[in-house]
Amino acid sequence: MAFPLRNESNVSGSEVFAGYSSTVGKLARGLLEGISESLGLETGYIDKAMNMESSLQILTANLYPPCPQPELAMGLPPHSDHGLLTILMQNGIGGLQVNHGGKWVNVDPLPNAFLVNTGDHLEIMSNGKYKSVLHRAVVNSKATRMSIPQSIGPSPDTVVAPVEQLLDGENNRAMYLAMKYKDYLELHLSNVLNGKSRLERVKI
Ligand SMILES: O=C(O)CCC(=O)C(=O)O
Ligand SMILES: [Fe+2]
Repeated sequence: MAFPLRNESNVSGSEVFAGYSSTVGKLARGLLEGISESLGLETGYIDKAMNMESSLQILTANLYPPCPQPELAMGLPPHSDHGLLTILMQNGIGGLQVNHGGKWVNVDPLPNAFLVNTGDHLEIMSNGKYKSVLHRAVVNSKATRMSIPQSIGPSPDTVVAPVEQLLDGENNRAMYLAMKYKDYLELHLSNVLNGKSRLERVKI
């Protein structure tokens, strides 16, 4: 899949990205409605509780040029994403791997499809019912890979804690500390990417 950024019209790259980002944001809010229902919560629960009207969304772009010795290099080290969801567009070249049962598994890109990763804040608010995905990106010797992830988070001032309705006393007690999303992000920036070590710091 090629990225539709050829300048065939008068639309600037930044306008294309702004439109893309806003559409992906809406898609994410729709997914969060389904996730609310899957947790037995009201459809709009996560949207309201996470103040998604002012959701912090970060659009980045990764470029992984071919590497003559890919086994000696790492595109992006193992980590989990900090937000609720990450929606990833790729240029059709594989490289993303997720950790499943301690093993790294290739996630081959599907044509015309986004990949959605669950993030740390979905794990925290669902009290571990959804787990954030440990993932990494490897490189290859033949083709340039591009990926464009959009991180979908709560609003920066939202204090995120396990949802009370998902807790019931002793059997199901809160497993994560409450923390403002922006404070978690500070923690995130002050750490090198190292597996799920940031999430471990708010685990009770
Ligand atoms: O390039 C990829 O597929 C993964 C990118 C990623 O995990 C990230 O930017 O957080
Ligand atoms: Fe990531």
